[in-house]
Amino acid sequence: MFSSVKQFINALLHINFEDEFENDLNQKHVVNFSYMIFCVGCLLLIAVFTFRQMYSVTILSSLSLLMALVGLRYNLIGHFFKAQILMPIIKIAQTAILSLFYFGTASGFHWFFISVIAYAFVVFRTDRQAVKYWVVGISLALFLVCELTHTNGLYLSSADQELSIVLVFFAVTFNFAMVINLVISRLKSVNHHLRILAEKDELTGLSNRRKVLADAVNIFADSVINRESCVFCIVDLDHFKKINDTFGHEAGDLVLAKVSAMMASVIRLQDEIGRYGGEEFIVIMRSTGIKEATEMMEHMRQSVEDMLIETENGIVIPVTISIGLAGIDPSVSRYEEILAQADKGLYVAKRSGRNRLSVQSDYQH
Ligand SMILES: Nc1nc2c(ncn2[C@@H]2O[C@H](COP(=O)(O)OP(=O)(O)OP(=O)(O)O)[C@@H](O)[C@H]2O)c(=O)[nH]1
Repeated sequence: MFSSVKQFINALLHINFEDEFENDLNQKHVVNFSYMIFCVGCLLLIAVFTFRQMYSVTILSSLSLLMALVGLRYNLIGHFFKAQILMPIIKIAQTAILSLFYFGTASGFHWFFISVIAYAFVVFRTDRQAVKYWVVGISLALFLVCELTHTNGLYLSSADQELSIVLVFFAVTFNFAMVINLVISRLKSVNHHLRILAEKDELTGLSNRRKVLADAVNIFADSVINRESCVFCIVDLDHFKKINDTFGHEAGDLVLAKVSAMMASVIRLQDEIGRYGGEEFIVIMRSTGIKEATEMMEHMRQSVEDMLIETENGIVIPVTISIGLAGIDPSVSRYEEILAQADKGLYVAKRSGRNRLSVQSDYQH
């Protein structure tokens, strides 16, 4: 129940925001949220004061609601600055009129000026400093006026004013909690996105060197601790320089992307693959013996050999790979030693004519 409400609110906050990682999305969400919460507040005021037959509050709240809907629409259609600036204008006007004339300063309603100040600090960043200080200055001045003067409201008795203080306290606290929650959850998603970017190779979409080597350290450590077998492979495209020289660098990139996609599609979920450098890749197979790994890598080699990679001009580029494999050994204490063995295997595979596999286990005991 709670999660579906959260999902609904999230969907509302994200309306029309397609680029998840735009710089100023945080502000747009806060603006969207502020309008929505403001509309709910206006609807409550309209309901309560219509019921109490205090129609001037109803009219004021209806006008505020109407303007808030205009602001919300500005935010949705991309007129962000208009949307940003309209919000504090409506809220300052409404809070001032309600506090000073209708509810009385003892109602505590003027504490909503503090949420306007918080809004200004979140929404107006460095490029809108002047607007920010105007909004903060006016809100602060009006807040102080309300704090220092004692006007009796037209509509609220002192009992009503006491109730109003409690309601305003909860509303302002809720406002702050939601905005903080909103900003934190967005920071989390941006962090996650940045981490993925930092670990991904742009051309092939595979893990980059840093990520695959970090995986190598972890998988090696897990395998040693759990006394499980594990195989490291280095894969290298054959005569790739010739492909570049013959078909052009762009065609070379296409081959790298296509071969990477093929290799990623033939490994299992538990395996890791990443681009080690230029046309070299690492495959790490946890909980796998050398026999099973050899069969899988032979399948990968065959799949790449069978590929039909066609350039824009319809020319088919033949491509093959050579693979060096090495399994974990009880005498090995560092993953680099297994990688060095796999590299040795690759060298042997290349020297023996390419488009083949070579297993190495020549560890120094
Ligand atoms: N198109 C393209 N080429 C790249 C990229 N990274 C490295 N290369 C090229 O890959 C080629 C690698 O050539 P070599 O190391 O001589 O290896 P090879 O031609 O594959 O020969 P063998 O490995 O011995 O079969 C170089 O010409 C690099 O310029 C890339 O991202 N895109």
